[in-house]
Amino acid sequence: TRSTRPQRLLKAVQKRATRGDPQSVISAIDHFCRHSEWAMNVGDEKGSILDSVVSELNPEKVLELGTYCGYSTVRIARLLPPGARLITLEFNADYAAIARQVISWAGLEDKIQLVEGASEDWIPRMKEHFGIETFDFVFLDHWKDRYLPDTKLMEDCGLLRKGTVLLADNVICPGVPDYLEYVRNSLSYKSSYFKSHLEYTKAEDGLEKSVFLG
Ligand SMILES: O=C(NC/C=C/[C@H]1O[C@@H](n2cnc(C(F)(F)F)c2)[C@H](O)[C@@H]1O)c1cc([N+](=O)[O-])cc(O)c1O
Ligand SMILES: [Mg+2]
Repeated sequence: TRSTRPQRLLKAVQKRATRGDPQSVISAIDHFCRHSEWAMNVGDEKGSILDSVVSELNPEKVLELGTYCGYSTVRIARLLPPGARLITLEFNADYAAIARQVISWAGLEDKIQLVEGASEDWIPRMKEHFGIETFDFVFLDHWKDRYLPDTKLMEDCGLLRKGTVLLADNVICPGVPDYLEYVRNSLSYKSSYFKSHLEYTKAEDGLEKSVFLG
């Protein structure tokens, strides 16, 4: 039977990228998505903004919601200091299987823990299951109708501290209006918009950076 797009993306990584070289994995995926098949990775333009936010923050504890093929997982993990940890949640087992191989090809498995399941099941278990007190950085790139409920769930579970940074993808396209309204009007967040473009296209999109004020 016909292969899936994530399978073809992985093949492109294994063909073009060098094992243990995260930058070559990132470049191979961007090349595949520009020249072969579009895929919903954060991409190189928004990815550079993601890089600058992570580099400035130097987070020790990172949560990513929505692994997909592991593109942003690799982007973030390659910048983390030794000893820092990234937990990434993925609901789809097929995507998770591809992401594990992409992460392994980049040689970043020691910094990353990929967890399969639903956010509403795993967010309440972060403390007892992973020994996490609070997260320093959260990247939201999963189902757009889950950004707001999962943010409220992280608040309720005490996983955010004064200064925790939330960075949300796709706040224009496909858009997350309820989430944007919340973080921009809540007294618990200082929010700012980074205008960019939808990955590999000329359409407008952007990232919203929201600092939890406690
Ligand atoms: O729909 C988009 N993204 C949805 C992304 C969804 C991904 O997040 C996973 N997930 C679901 N729940 C969890 C968790 F964490 F809760 F367990 C993880 C899903 O299985 C999927 O791999 C999208 C669409 C466009 N677009 O242009 O249409 C562009 C983009 O950048 C996008 O991110
Ligand atoms: Mg996205």
